[in-house]
Amino acid sequence: MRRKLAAGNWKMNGLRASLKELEKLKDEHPDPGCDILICPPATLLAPAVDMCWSSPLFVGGQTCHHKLAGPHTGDISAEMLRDVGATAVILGHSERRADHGETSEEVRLLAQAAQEVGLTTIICVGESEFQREATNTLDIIGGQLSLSIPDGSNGENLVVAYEPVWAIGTGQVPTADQIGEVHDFMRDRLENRFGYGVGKSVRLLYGGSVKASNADEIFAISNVDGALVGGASLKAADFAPIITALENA
Ligand SMILES: O=C[C@H](O)COP(=O)(O)O
Repeated sequence: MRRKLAAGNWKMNGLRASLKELEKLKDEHPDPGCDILICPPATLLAPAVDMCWSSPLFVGGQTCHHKLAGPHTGDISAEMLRDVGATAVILGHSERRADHGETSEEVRLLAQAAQEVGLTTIICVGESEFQREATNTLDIIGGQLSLSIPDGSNGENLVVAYEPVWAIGTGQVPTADQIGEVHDFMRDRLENRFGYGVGKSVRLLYGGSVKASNADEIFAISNVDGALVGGASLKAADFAPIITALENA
């Protein structure tokens, strides 16, 4: 049985004052029926970990470098994330792929580095609007899955997030059939590559304009084990009802 996961990606948002949202989330969900992960910007990782210590909230990073240490100004290694108390890291988000030219092959190297130090890797895949219109969504997703996910992945160290690029921050959400088609396809691919048991154990998240108002419908779709939430994870008042919807799904 896969434990559901509500993950919040704060992206490049949040100052120290924003950490009060974590206190509110802890108050709202003292004993959650799903995992809750918050991925704040790197500047807030240490205080967020301190604040979430011995609470049900987990803290994660938004990317990492593939090397353990060295002359890479501005970068953060997976070991540093682990050392500060993060338990997970988002990798290959479409904004990283677009802004920093990350390829799927590079994402796999980052994921290997993160898995080696014991982090759970949330690997993001998703098609652009152009690719969807050209009706090759499953080819794109299949290619990203094959190239981005390292061998040796399993239900403990891998989570996959399906995030159609055209749905991120736009308010546009795919239909339930569209989400279901991709999630079923991803499940098949994982089972084929890693074997039925392992493939079945990997959690699959949907991400892209998830809100309290559409969460029930999204969480009812087969093979949707949770969400990777951007904008609606910044305020506890918006994120808490999404978590509740997941608990009730
Ligand atoms: O990582 C989160 C996703 O990019 C979704 O962002 P959004 O919920 O603001 O659309």
